[in-house]
Amino acid sequence: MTTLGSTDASRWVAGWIPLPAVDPLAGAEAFGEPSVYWERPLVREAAAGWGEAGAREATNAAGAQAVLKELSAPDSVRWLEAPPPELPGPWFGGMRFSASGQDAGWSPFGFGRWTLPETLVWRTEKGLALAVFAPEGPGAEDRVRSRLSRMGSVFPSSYRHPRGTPQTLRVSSPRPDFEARVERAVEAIRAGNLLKVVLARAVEVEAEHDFDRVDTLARLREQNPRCATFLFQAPEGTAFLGATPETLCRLEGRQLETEALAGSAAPARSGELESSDKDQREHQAVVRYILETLQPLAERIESDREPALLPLKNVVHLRTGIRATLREGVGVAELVAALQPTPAVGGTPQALALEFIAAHESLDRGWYTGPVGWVGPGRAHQVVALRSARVKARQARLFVGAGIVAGSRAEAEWHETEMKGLAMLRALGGGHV
Ligand SMILES: C=C(O[C@@H]1C=C(C(=O)O)C=C[C@H]1O)C(=O)O
Repeated sequence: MTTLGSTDASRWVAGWIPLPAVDPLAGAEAFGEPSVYWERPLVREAAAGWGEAGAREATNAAGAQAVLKELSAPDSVRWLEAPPPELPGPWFGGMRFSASGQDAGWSPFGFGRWTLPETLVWRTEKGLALAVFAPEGPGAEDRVRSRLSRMGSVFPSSYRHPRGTPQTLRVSSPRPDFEARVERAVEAIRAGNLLKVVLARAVEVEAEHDFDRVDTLARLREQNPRCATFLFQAPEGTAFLGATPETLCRLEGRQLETEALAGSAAPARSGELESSDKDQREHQAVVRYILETLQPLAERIESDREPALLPLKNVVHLRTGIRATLREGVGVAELVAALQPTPAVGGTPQALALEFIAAHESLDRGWYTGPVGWVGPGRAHQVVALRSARVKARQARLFVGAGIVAGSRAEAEWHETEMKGLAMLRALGGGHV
């Protein structure tokens, strides 16, 4: 059910049925770990996919743009009956933060990779729905019909609660290295034209037993209702998963929703966030960047007057909501190419910040801080992959970062990144963190 083979089909047959069930994740009981998962509990959006009826891979940014363009165009799927309304996806995937990296653990993910699941289950206003996709060809319609009734009849009607017992995790991430890099960044900001740079670090985690990634998803969505919980399997038994608070773009036709998310504090100190000069500067750099970037792409742009607090379990952020009506012909491919990486994960000025990251971060970010999510004809939701980990067997590599501006202190940035890592560590089953 979860084998991932590259299929290079370009047209698919699909059918769907309503499903008398409540939780797409519960399908894991019958079909095993999903190949893709997406959930935003606060808005009751959830989708789980199994298997792979189609795959698209990109080896660089231009290739990724071409894939996103293809996947957002109409007509690649022929529905046996009327297409379902409000279908998320049906393509799910993501791409790297930057072109190159040294970490072989990221190779199965490629630069960019998107999956069309064989089976997709998602929440609708009325309950769940199940769709089946098969490459166009002789017998495809029959295969779709028989799989629909077979999968529909065995789909569990229960809700998948977290249930694994906590296990001891060995966690390591050298603090002096990170703090030295923060100090180097503060020095570069003082000395030159760099205004802000986001520095990330990896946290190596080793468990006693293989991680139960379905259980991790169950915990992530429960503990982070305001975030988008996601999972993408890649070949060779590896997966990238997390729960991120940051939307890069949500598109319905020409209507775009995006946001600036930058500036962070511990929940107990959230009162200071709105008056903190450092956090406001960090935040406004992102707002300005998004507004300027959207200018040539949009007919109308509107943003919140001032940032509001976005309270998460272990950390509070400043958030400014931004909405726009896009010009004709601008879609998810153009938006991702233009917006990514925002200064919320790169810095300002962009070129200097990316240069600093490449020279000093000593980290292959892979898909962390890249855009991940779903895409389909005229609709898409791409989030920025924060608070996430690459997981294989009993090894996990977690990623956390923080924006460095003039006045940043290494010790405080260390603690900020520790807070940001807590949600993922707990979800991996670390009972003691
Ligand atoms: C880089 C991360 O987060 C980003 C940095 C933030 C900050 O520095 O205040 C806040 C939200 C994100 O844009 C991360 O979580 O790893």
